[in-house]
Amino acid sequence: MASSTQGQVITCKAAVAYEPNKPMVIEDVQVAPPQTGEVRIKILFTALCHTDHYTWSGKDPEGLFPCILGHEAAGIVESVGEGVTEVQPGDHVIPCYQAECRECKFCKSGKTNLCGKVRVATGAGVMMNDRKSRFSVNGKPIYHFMGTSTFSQYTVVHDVSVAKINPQAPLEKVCLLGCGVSTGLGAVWNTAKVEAGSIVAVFGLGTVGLAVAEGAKSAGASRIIGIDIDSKKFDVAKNFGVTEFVNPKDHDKPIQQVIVDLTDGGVDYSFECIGNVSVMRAALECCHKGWGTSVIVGVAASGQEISTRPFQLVTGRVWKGTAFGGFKSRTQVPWLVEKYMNKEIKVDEYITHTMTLTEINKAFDLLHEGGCLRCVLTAHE
Ligand SMILES: NC(=O)c1ccc[n+]([C@@H]2O[C@H](COP(=O)([O-])OP(=O)(O)OC[C@H]3O[C@@H](n4cnc5c(N)ncnc54)[C@H](O)[C@@H]3O)[C@@H](O)[C@H]2O)c1
Ligand SMILES: N[C@@H](CCC(=O)N[C@@H](CSCO)C(=O)NCC(=O)O)C(=O)O
Ligand SMILES: [Zn+2]
Ligand SMILES: [Zn+2]
Repeated sequence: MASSTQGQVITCKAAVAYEPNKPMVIEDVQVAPPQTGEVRIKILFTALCHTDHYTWSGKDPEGLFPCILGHEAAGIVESVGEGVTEVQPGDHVIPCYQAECRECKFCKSGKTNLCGKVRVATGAGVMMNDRKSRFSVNGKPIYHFMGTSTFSQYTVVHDVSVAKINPQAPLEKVCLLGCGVSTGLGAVWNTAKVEAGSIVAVFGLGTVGLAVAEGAKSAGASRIIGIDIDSKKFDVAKNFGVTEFVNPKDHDKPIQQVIVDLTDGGVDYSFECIGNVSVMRAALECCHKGWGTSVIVGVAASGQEISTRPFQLVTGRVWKGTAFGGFKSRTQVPWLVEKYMNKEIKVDEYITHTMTLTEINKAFDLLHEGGCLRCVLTAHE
């Protein structure tokens, strides 16, 4: 089914970040048609993730301005470029910042969900074909972000970055499976592979940390200790499986010592879901000698580095990291959507606010208030 806009430049609304930390501007943006191997998507709903804020803050070495941020969204394919075979206009899709080409060294390794096919272009804010942007305002190019740029009514992505999902799924909810919820669940199921009976510590009880707790509960963890400096998070965290709470501000001892004392020597698994390198160290050091594994999920600013005494690793602790929870995006996002449809995973519970794309600056302000987990923006009012 060809759309009337196929092959045409589409002018639509998008939130353009011109400079770090300066309010985004709702602009009329020109979105060029998709080229070979590209897909143009009508974005219907997009949520805000902490990583959008991170890049907007200017601390991301890959942050380029002006750009269109956003990477947790859902929409409908408007048109496809030459050679695109796996999706067609009308398909319901989730854009995936972590691509899956199924052909590159990474994809074929069976060892990682990272894909090398378009990463160099997505990190440079352009499309692979001609290393140019498909977005412009009055003829001036605007950079893409993470290969998704979902803070726009229309976006262009690589075909390897599109997951086709069940058309019955409510897009205003499953947009969250484009990042935060999937990442937390996958960190537990794929990266750490938490076993039943394990003791788990989760540092940071935002959406990602709560999804870690949910994943740990479903894996049969016996204790799930939630750590956050905002005690308001504790009430809601109970609904996601957290069994105990620790606020580092209530203790004089280093937080790793507090957790070690609480757990007869340390936890089996810990997850850092904040992006703070001191907390990453604490998360490693609260793990049990001999086997404890700590997974870094949080994204830390350019120039930040992690450290610990190598003795921590010599004595059996393992330090790992995860991107998109280790999920193979095109293959497994549709599977996650089915799990949601079958009521096997939560999604609605993470949505605390809804607004419109034009209110995006207000929505970012909300992110700093403890009460906001995910705010979903309607792109077309
Ligand atoms: N690796 C990935 O693929 C991936 C995917 C999504 C998000 N992320 C990253 O994960 C992190 C969490 O994302 P989010 O959207 O849940 O963020 P969020 O801001 O909603 O949650 C962070 C939580 O950490 C708490 N916190 C802050 N400082 C703390 C401290 N010193 N000790 C204890 N708690 C503290 C905050 O109160 C908040 O509850 C971010 O860094 C984000 O960029 C990574
Ligand atoms: N450009 C950033 C990278 C930030 C980062 O690590 N991103 C995560 C996803 S966060 C989603 O909310 C990721 O998937 N990383 C793997 C990749 O980017 O290939 C920086 O340099 O700090
Ligand atoms: Zn994200
Ligand atoms: Zn690949």
